[in-house]
Amino acid sequence: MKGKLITLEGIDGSGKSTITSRLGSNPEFSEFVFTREPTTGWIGEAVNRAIHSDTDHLAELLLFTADHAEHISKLILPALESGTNVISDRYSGSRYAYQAVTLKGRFPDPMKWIRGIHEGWTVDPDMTILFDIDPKIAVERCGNRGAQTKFEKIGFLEEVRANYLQLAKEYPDRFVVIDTDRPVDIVEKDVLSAIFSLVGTGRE
Ligand SMILES: Nc1ncnc2c1ncn2[C@@H]1O[C@H](COP(=O)(O)OP(=O)(O)OP(=O)(O)O)[C@@H](O)[C@H]1O
Ligand SMILES: Cc1cn([C@H]2C[C@H](O)[C@@H](COP(=O)(O)O)O2)c(=O)[nH]c1=O
Repeated sequence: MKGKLITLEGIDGSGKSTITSRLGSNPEFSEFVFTREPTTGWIGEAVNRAIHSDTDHLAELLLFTADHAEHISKLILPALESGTNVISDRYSGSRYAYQAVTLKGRFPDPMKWIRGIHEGWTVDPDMTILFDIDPKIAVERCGNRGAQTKFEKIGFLEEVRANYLQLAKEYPDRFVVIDTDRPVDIVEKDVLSAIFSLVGTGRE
């Protein structure tokens, strides 16, 4: 039986890493593979150089997409085919939401164009958990933590959030939208119940 692919998406500071780290130390998830995009491989390192510089936005998208291709062939597909469930902190949804903003004006419909270059080879998630929050609160949280990328600006993240919500509307069967402007324990409870609704629990 194939494993399930669960992706965590949301704007910077929406709380994905906090919840991923809680899931990672939960024994119910000991058999899961945890991963992320950008990856920690050499293409992921190149992506990190791009997002910390004024790299051309199309070049940046193509780097992110190359990282995704490597991620799929080396980790995602082998894990799913061996029956292992995978949780990825960011995945293709990040490109559809973020680069559709950075590439505005470069293509008539940037999100459509970006989705087009993924067609035929990407693996769509079985479930995407969207960490939804007002960018003002997220940026304030990032401020406490220290801004990590050039994307952590309220106006930009408002557009990214709108793109995510558009995707969630388009794929209601796959997206679970969780309000993360609530205490971490409550957010975690909702995330666990979404994941268990897809994969069941080890206790059944
Ligand atoms: N529910 C919450 N309530 C209050 N603070 C939170 C909550 N969740 C996370 N935080 C804090 O907000 C900051 C950003 O959280 P986190 O790093 O988990 O976000 P993220 O979505 O992984 O961000 P990025 O995508 O930029 O890596 C951290 O300082 C974290 O401790
Ligand atoms: C995968 C991916 C990521 N991004 C952006 C989103 C964040 O600002 C950074 C990634 O760093 P983080 O540690 O997850 O905060 O890059 C993007 O614009 N497009 C993508 O495909």
